[in-house]
Amino acid sequence: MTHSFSTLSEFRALLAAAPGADADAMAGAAARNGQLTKPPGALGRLEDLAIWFAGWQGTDRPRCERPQVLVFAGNHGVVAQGVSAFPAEVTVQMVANFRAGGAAINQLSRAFGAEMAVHALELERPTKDFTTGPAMTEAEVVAALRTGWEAVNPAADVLVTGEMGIGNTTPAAALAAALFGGDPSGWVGRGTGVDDAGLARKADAVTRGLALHAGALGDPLEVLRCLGGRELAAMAGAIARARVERVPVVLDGFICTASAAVLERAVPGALDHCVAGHVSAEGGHSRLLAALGKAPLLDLGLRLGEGSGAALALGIVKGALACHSGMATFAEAGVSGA
Ligand SMILES: O=C(O)c1ccc[n+]([C@@H]2O[C@H](COP(=O)([O-])O)[C@@H](O)[C@H]2O)c1
Ligand SMILES: Cc1cc2nc[nH]c2cc1C
Repeated sequence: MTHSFSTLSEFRALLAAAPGADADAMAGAAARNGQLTKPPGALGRLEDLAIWFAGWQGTDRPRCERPQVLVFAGNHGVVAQGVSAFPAEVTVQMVANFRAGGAAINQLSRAFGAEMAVHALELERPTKDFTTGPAMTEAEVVAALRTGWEAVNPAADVLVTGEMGIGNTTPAAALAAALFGGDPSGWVGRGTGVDDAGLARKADAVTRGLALHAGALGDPLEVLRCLGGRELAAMAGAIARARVERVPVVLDGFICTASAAVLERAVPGALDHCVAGHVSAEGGHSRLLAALGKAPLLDLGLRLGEGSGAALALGIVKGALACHSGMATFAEAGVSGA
C-alpha cells in the first residue's frame, strides 16, 4: 500500500522520511568495478554512474531494462503576459500528438525501450496568472503532486519525467529565482523562441510575481503553489515518489530541473536519486544544475522538453550498466592485472 498525502505538509513529511541509497550495494558494485577487465577508471563517469545506480537499485548488478517515461502537460495563466512564441492551444494539440505516437519523446522512448505515458492535467483550466495571484490553491497543487506520485511504476528500474506546457519556461524561471535568488533576467531564456521583447516581458513577469508572492518565498512548496504549474507539480510528485521507492531518476531540461529543485530546497538530499540527463540550451539551466551540484551527462543543445534529453541519456545509462553488470572480471577472463 502506497503512502499518500492530502496536504503539502504531509507530502513534505513523506519525502523527509524517504530512505537513502543502499551503501552495501554501492560497496559491492565498487568492488566489482575494480575487478572488471579494463584499466582502473578507464570507463570514466560510466563507472560512477553504475555504482550510483547500484545504490538506488539496491543491487551490485544494476540494470536499465524497464525504464519509465512520464510526460505531464499543463496550461498557464501567465501566457496572458505574452511570454511564449506559441499559442496555448499547442499544449492540447501536442498531447494528442504524444497519444498518437508522433512526438520526439515517442521515438526516443521506443528507441530506448521505455514504457511511456502522458498525463494531461486539466488543460481546459489553466493555472491563475501568477502576476495577479497564486497560480494554484493548495488543493490544486496537491492534486497535481498526486497525479505525478501515482503515475510512477515502482517496478521501473529508472524514471524520466518530462513536460509539455506552453508558457512553462516562465514559471520555471520564477521557481529558480525564488529558490536560489538572483536577478530574474539571469533565469529567463528564449523558451520556444521569443524575441528580445518577449524575453524582457518574461523577466518583468517573474519580477512582478516574486514581489506579489514575497511572503511565500521562504517555503519551497508554497513557491511551487504560487509560482509553479500543474505539470511542474506533477513532475515534483513523481520525482518524490521515486525517491521514496528508491527508483533512480534521470532529469530532463530546465522546467523539469526547476520542479525538482523545489524538492531539494524543501528537504535537502531529496534529489540524491537524480542524475542530470542533459543541459538544455535554455538560459538558466546550466546555472540551475550548478546550484544543485549536478553535472549533466549530455550537452547537445536540445531545448525541447518532453523528457527528450533525459530519454536520450538512457542510452548512456544502458551502456554504463551493461558494462558494469555484464563484463568479465580479470579472474574470469584470465587477463593479467597491472
Ligand atoms: O526542457 C527545456 O529546457 C525546454 C526549454 C525551452 C522550451 N521547452 C518546451 O517549450 C515549452 C515552453 O516554452 P515557452 O516558450 O512556451 O515557455 C514547453 O512545452 C517545454 O517543454 C523546454
Ligand atoms: C511544437 C512544440 C512541441 C513541444 N514539445 C515540448 N514543448 C513543445 C513546444 C512546441 C511549440
